[in-house]
Amino acid sequence: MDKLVIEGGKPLSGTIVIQGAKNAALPILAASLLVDGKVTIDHVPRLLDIDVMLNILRDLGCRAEHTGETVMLDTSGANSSHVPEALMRQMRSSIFLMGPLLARFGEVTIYQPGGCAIGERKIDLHLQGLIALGAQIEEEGSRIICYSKRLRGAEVHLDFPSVGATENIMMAAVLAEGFTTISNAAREPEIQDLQRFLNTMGAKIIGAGTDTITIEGVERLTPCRYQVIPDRIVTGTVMVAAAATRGQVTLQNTNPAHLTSLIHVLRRAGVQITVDGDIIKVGSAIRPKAIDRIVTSPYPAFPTDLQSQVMVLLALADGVSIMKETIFEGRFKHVDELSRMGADIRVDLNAAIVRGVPRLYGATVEATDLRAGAALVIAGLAAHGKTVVEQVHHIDRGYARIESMLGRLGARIKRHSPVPNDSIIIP
Ligand SMILES: CC(=O)N[C@H]1[C@@H](OP(=O)(O)OP(=O)(O)OC[C@H]2O[C@@H](n3ccc(=O)[nH]c3=O)[C@H](O)[C@@H]2O)O[C@H](CO)[C@@H](O)[C@@H]1O
Ligand SMILES: C=C(OP(=O)(O)O)C(=O)O
Repeated sequence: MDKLVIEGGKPLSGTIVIQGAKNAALPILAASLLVDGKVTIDHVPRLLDIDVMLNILRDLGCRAEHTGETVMLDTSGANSSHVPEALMRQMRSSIFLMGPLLARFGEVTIYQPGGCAIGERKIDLHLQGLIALGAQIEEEGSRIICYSKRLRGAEVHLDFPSVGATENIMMAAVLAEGFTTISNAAREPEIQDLQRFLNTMGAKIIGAGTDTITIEGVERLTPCRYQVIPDRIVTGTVMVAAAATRGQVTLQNTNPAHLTSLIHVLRRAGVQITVDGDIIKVGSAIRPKAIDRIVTSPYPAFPTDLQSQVMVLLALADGVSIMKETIFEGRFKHVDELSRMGADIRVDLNAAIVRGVPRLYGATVEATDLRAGAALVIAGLAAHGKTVVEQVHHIDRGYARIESMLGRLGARIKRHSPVPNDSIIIP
């Protein structure tokens, strides 16, 4: 397993270009199955989760090439509606195949998806939405078989604005007969990106970005070329890293409008932020101020995917902060690891009480999930001494070579890969 070795204490400085959004690219790649033909998607980041999605599409009979940051997909050979369990278990986003495969083939067999252990992560809202569109569902252990000759538009109300359920239902409804309305829909920017992509192919969807999405079913879609939005969570991660190391960083290819809640939080902590078009500049020379209360909630509120990274800044702040996590019940696993680095954090149910300390110290820590891993990297950059972050594969799910990205900003960070057995020479 790869490790990251970080020599901390150096302020980040310089300019970087932000990668395309994982959470937009994954449903868009799955949605490509709704069209028969060649689709080109630009600005697709080179990540483990993207590799898994492309492998699933190949397994279903598609041709897929990822060159630079462009994916060329030919879905005309798709001949299977069965996603093997081993592939389903490699990531949560394998669930995005359910809606498009059902719409294309009238049936789909999938298994409970895998992914980071950050909570229970049921799929009941996805299934309820598809049932409302007329699908029948049989569950046997972890296997789920879903079928319907022709889906019909319906009114779908989500008990919670689930991002994935909103996207799966949108994708299933695009080729359904008649109108579908999703109320209490999630409003994340990645849902707007999915709407733009599907509409570019001829779908008729309005409302993404609000809590009511309406889809008028169409007979067929036509292939297109499309560019994915910038990754707001990677942008936020680098912004927090710049602030935690008291550096000066310019981020290009961002969408500041997607980061309003983070910008507000960082400014309250005393971080200087300027925004100019798609450029964000972050600078900080002083110790951050504590923030009495941050609560993670669905967009446009503060994102759960930035909770662990911001906690590192609060761990170094002057005063006591409270971070409340309302989306995932298991998303405080970084706390134990940060404590090993000298942080003073107490968890009480879904709230973390963070007493800022003047400095963190390097230690060997373990990335337990994607964003927890990113937080530990930020802590390592800000800490005194050497930090080793283990289980880097979690971080590789969402950051394209994080050590290269941060290295361009002057970070002293190196990846250590285990020596393959056959290259060890025994004297
Ligand atoms: C690929 C992608 O876009 N991933 C994002 C997506 O995940 P994901 O789409 O999985 O997140 P959801 O919005 O669905 O989940 C939010 C909450 O709803 C619960 N839930 C969800 C579905 C369901 O059928 N039943 C149910 O109970 C989940 O357990 C969780 O507690 O949104 C999350 C919340 O912003 C982000 O952290 C993830 O980075
Ligand atoms: C939780 C995340 O992703 P996923 O839903 O793919 O597990 C994330 O991106 O932080």
